[in-house]
Amino acid sequence: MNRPFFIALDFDEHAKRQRFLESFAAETLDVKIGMELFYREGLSVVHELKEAGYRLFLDLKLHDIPNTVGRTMRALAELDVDVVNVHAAGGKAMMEAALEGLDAGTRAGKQRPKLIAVTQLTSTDSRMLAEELLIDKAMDEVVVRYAQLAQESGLDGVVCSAHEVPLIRAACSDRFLTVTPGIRRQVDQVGDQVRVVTPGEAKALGSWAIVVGRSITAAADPLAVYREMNQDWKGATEH
Ligand SMILES: O=C(O)c1cc(=O)[nH]c(=O)n1[C@@H]1O[C@H](COP(=O)(O)O)[C@@H](O)[C@H]1O
Repeated sequence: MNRPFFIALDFDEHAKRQRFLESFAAETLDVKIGMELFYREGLSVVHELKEAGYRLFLDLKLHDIPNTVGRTMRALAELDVDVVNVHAAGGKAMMEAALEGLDAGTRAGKQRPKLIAVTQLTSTDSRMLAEELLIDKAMDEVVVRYAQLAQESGLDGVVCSAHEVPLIRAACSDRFLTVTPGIRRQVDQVGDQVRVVTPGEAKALGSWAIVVGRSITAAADPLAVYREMNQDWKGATEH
């Protein structure tokens, strides 16, 4: 799977989501089904988008006791999506259980979905880390430690900000994947995101994949913005 550009399909209405995808009929898309879409449309949206041939990231960010996460991953494996995720904060035993569940649920002849762990959300800043979560280490240090823990647990990669990708690449194996949301063009509103970069910056920093939502989904001309951002992503030089 090379260098996905996942569009986050965070829509509050089935019709809006359908109209949006219809306007992209000429493009081969990678899409992300997040909590909003999944809790609204359920498994039917996964089946529909899978049958339509999209590369799928099912972003449900599991975070629970190891037994529950393992059994849930076993169920999710049957959906045959490309990427699923957990929160690294659930710890090593939980991540190992997630991987075991995913392995056990993957049907013969199918490829196991890639399993990645959210390190620190891209909406989290240093103040929140220290004052709300009571983590007294620097953001970079926390993210790299969580990435190492994910790697030790056998996971394929992490979700992080592109800012942290060079440090993760130095600390983890070459094959370890970095999926980076918090992507904006210079002209876009940042909104609730904190650790933000452009697609070109993400590529230059070494991100394996980017995740883009509102810059495209809330744009007046989503297709034009997608093409502009994809050009920036594909065209940038990796350092
Ligand atoms: O796991 C994710 O996809 C994720 C992790 C993270 O740290 N930050 C983050 O923004 N995301 C998701 O990426 C998408 C970003 O959307 P926009 O901020 O609209 O581009 C949303 O669907 C988030 O749920």
